[in-house]
Amino acid sequence: MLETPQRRPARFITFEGGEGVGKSTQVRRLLTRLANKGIEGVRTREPGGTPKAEAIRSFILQGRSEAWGAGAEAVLFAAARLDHVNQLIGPNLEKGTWVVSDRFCDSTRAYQGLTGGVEDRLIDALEVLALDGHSPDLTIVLDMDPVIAFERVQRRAVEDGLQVTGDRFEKEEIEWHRRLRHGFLDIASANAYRCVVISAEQSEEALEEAIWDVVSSRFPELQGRAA
Ligand SMILES: Nc1ncnc2c1ncn2[C@@H]1O[C@H](COP(=O)(O)OP(=O)(O)OP(=O)(O)O)[C@@H](O)[C@H]1O
Ligand SMILES: Cc1cn([C@H]2C[C@H](O)[C@@H](COP(=O)(O)O)O2)c(=O)[nH]c1=O
Repeated sequence: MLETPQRRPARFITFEGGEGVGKSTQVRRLLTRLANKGIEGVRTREPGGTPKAEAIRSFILQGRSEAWGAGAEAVLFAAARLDHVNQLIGPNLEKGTWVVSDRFCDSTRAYQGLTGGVEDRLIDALEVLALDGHSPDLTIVLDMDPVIAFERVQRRAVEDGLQVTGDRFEKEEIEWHRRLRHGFLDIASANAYRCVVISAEQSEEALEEAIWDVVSSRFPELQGRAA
């Protein structure tokens, strides 16, 4: 007899989008909103989230794999993701802790696939291997003009006291960032059941509210919970 699949006890939410659109800021704000509703959640990011995946992050973002090409980098991102899924995402979801990740598999499809030219069949295969069934329940795609996002990134660098503006992906030409933006929008329309696009060209507070409207209406368990 076929059994009805049981929903896992917690939700997995990812944030995606280009550089500087406000993903990290909104991941933090969403976790605070969830905590106010009595929901325990963990904040994580990609590449990264575990010691091994963070080591791969440093290696790639320092530019040490650049010469290997986008295909090899897609494999490295997937290797980091596999560890992240096995060591952090899966175990937290299983014990009932929500997971909110700053980037996940759509970044590989947008950066290495649609923008970097890696063919779909490699991206698809890596996704199956690395996710091991752990697809996000909801993906918020933050969308904005990359020129405005770049101004934010520069401001952040000044605030952080950095002379260099960002890592190697942040140094690409504006046309490249426009292609990336359209890549994320294409991914969102191909996965409309999972992805919601929200304009990031609004204040942090207004954006937080717009995201909360989506999250709270998507998951029935949040409705009617006392703040
Ligand atoms: N809605 C907003 N309006 C104006 N500035 C913002 C907004 N959201 C975030 N910022 C500022 O823009 C900068 C980038 O924000 P944040 O780090 O959250 O973006 P990100 O998408 O995570 O960036 P990256 O892709 O580089 O990791 C920060 O200095 C942040 O304070
Ligand atoms: C997961 C993932 C990330 N990238 C790129 C995107 C960004 O340029 C950096 C991560 O830096 P952030 O400040 O944490 O956003 O890595 C990628 O190219 N492919 C991926 O799969």
